[in-house]
Amino acid sequence: QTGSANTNPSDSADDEYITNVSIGTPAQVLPLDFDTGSSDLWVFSSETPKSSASGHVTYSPSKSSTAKKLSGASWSITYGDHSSSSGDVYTDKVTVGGFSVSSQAVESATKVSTQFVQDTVISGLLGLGFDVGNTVKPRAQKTWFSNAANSLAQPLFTADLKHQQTGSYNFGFIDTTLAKGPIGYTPADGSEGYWGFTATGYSVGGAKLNRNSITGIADTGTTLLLLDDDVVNAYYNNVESAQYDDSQQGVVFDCSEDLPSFSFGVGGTTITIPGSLINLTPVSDGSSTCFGGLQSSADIGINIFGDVALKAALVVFDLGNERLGWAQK
Ligand SMILES: CSC[C@H](NC(=O)[C@H](Cc1ccccc1)OC(=O)N1CCC(N)CC1)C(=O)N[C@@H](CC1CCCCC1)[C@@H](O)COc1ccncc1
Repeated sequence: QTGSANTNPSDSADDEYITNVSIGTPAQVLPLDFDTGSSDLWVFSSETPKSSASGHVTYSPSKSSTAKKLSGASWSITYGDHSSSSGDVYTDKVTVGGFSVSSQAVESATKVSTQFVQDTVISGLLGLGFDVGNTVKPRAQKTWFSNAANSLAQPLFTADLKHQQTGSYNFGFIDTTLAKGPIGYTPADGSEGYWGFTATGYSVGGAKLNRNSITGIADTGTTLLLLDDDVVNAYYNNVESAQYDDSQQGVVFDCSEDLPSFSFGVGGTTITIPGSLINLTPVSDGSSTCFGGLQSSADIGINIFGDVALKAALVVFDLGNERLGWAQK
């Protein structure tokens, strides 16, 4: 068995990727942000304060004949951007891309932080990280993919995110036609709940890869490519108008600049992010100053290959073999 779901960028800056998920009987369809950087499936619900839920699609367990309260269970999560949410837990049928898990922990939000209130394009997150990262207490719950893995043709999923186009999350199979190059595999470290891996080196503008390894995580829920300051500086030294903008909290440059590509080695292959994907978006509508898709990871303390990097590749999240596969697109 397999599943295949389309995913779409939330706005002109590809800030988030939205995938529709069916929950309950009859199906309640919610737009969720699939996040390999976390391990909770949580939703805006009938239990979310009305003022916070305004503008969001919500899940009502009372309207689902297959919903069951997981008594005594609660959850609470804080993300890298300091956004947060918390609440109680139901189990219900959850279908993604035609594949159903009959009893999935659906975490209902009784509290959401301001960022989520304002982010009306999503009604919650579907975590695709390792189960060890789940926040439900007293007993941690499994992710949708973890519950599905044993019934899928293969215990893996792929992410094919695109710039301003529809992409896909495929479950249980690899559609190699989505890639131009071979898939390079490297071990994945799930001990922290993330999909951790090590890139063997990097280069700017098509130069030969150096041997400076980069350890980080493959994270569909993070917009940017966040790396060490020395790598970020090595890149922007090639961008004449680049400067750090305090108000933007990042490096900005003239939108008219022709940005160099950024490449990294992984699993014996090289992934090259074209400069166009790093020229992310004007700092505000109509501005000729653009915000960089590559920024420093210093504040976070972990390197994150977010959507800017993932858009250049077909990425295989292979739970069965505890490995990550990257193929140039
Ligand atoms: C490097 S962790 C920062 C990262 N959140 C982002 O990437 C947000 C995503 C967003 C949110 C709302 C609107 C638009 C974009 O976007 C930005 O932060 N930016 C994009 C826009 C840009 N102008 C400024 C920078 C993050 O917490 N991800 C988590 C999932 C995320 C939570 C917020 C809702 C969307 C999903 C997750 O995978 C990683 O959790 C952790 C990482 C490291 N330790 C702890 C947690």
